[in-house]
Amino acid sequence: MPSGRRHSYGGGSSPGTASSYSTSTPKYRFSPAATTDKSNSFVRWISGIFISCFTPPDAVSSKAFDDSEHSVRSRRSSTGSVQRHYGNNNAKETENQNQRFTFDEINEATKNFSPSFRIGQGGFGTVYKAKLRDGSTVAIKRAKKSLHDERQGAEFMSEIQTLSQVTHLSLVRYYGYLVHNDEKLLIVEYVPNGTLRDHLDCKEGKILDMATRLDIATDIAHAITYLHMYTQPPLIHRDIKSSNILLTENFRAKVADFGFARLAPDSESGATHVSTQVKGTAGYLDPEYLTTYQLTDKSDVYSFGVLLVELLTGRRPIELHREQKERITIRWGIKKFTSGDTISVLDPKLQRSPANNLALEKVLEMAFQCLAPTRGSRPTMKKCSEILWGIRKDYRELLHTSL
Ligand SMILES: Nc1ncnc2c1ncn2[C@@H]1O[C@H](COP(=O)(O)OP(=O)(O)OP(=O)(O)O)[C@@H](O)[C@H]1O
Repeated sequence: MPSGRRHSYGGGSSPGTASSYSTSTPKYRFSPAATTDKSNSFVRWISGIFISCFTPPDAVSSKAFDDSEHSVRSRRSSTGSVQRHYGNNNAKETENQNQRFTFDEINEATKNFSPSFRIGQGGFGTVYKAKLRDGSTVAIKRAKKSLHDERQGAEFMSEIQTLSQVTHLSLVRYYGYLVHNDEKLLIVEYVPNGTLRDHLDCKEGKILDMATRLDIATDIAHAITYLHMYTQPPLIHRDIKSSNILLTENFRAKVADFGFARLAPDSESGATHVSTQVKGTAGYLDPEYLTTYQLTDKSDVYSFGVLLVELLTGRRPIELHREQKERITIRWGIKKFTSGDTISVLDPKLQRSPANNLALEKVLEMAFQCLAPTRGSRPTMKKCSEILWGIRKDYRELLHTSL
């Protein structure tokens, strides 16, 4: 149920997933019309964020995954620390004492990957839910055996290496991985309540109220802040979007899908960016990254800004079925915001109330800072977390006093 097309230009591969934006948009081009409101400098300034038309750059060769080569096995110990085992994939027996999962167990738990255990499908492959012998329920991401195995393998290893480094309440927890013949399996925490996009679409039946949306935004901000500031080395997620946000039973958010995560530039060495092929999802991509191929943590900040607008309006970042001026949700939102008509962008499923209106105004103000065309003008994720924390506090107080 991806909410957008993923750009993965490595190896000249075809798009990973079907799009819910449109099935008739070739090559991920989008050409938002320039704003006609010449008097509005803010809108003109922000309109620079849109790429009128882009073509995927030539792929930089991605790191190949070779089954015959050495691989990294990681798992968390009971203390939460990460244990790594470097070894040949074929030497499974010799490492069994360090492995929590076996292929037989996973195969048995999913009844040979029966469709009845399938819970999702993404660019990486199919996701299954399984109950293991110890009683725990996990999500199993099974890499598809695609023709583009090199890219798949690199993405798989990228996800493993990233996941194995991180532990945060608002990040999907990694348990381990398995390579068995041509099968590549990733075993992660099962998050039971669907994706944020599902909930914004009301697929799960419940409307997310404003308090819950503010909690979700704060959780996501904390998770990304953690990646940017508190992992060593720092990490850039690179694919922040609503279908990568999973919800718990209590409607708290967990950021998933680290397949594209990339090590952040080492600030101690003076580097300010990582040069890389462009990856991410249409509608969420930082325009500066798109044009320069220079990735920084501010690319996540940009995607987070898009996500915030989505969270408050309920709309997808790109809605091609709408009239021209409303197709690019952030452009439409910014225009409404700058013309003093912010309230009209509030998700129609949400009640208009003083507390909701104020939260909308404040969150959008911050979102548009995240969407600044150049990274230098965007706040850090830490700053976003602090601002959101304050907005949530004020919201709760206002709600309380108006009762
Ligand atoms: N840990 C998990 N717990 C519960 N459900 C999950 C989990 N991981 C994925 N899913 C489900 O499987 C679906 C596919 O997930 P996956 O991460 O493979 O792709 P995606 O993020 O939806 O798409 P894309 O490949 O475009 O990023 C998700 O939308 C979600 O419904």
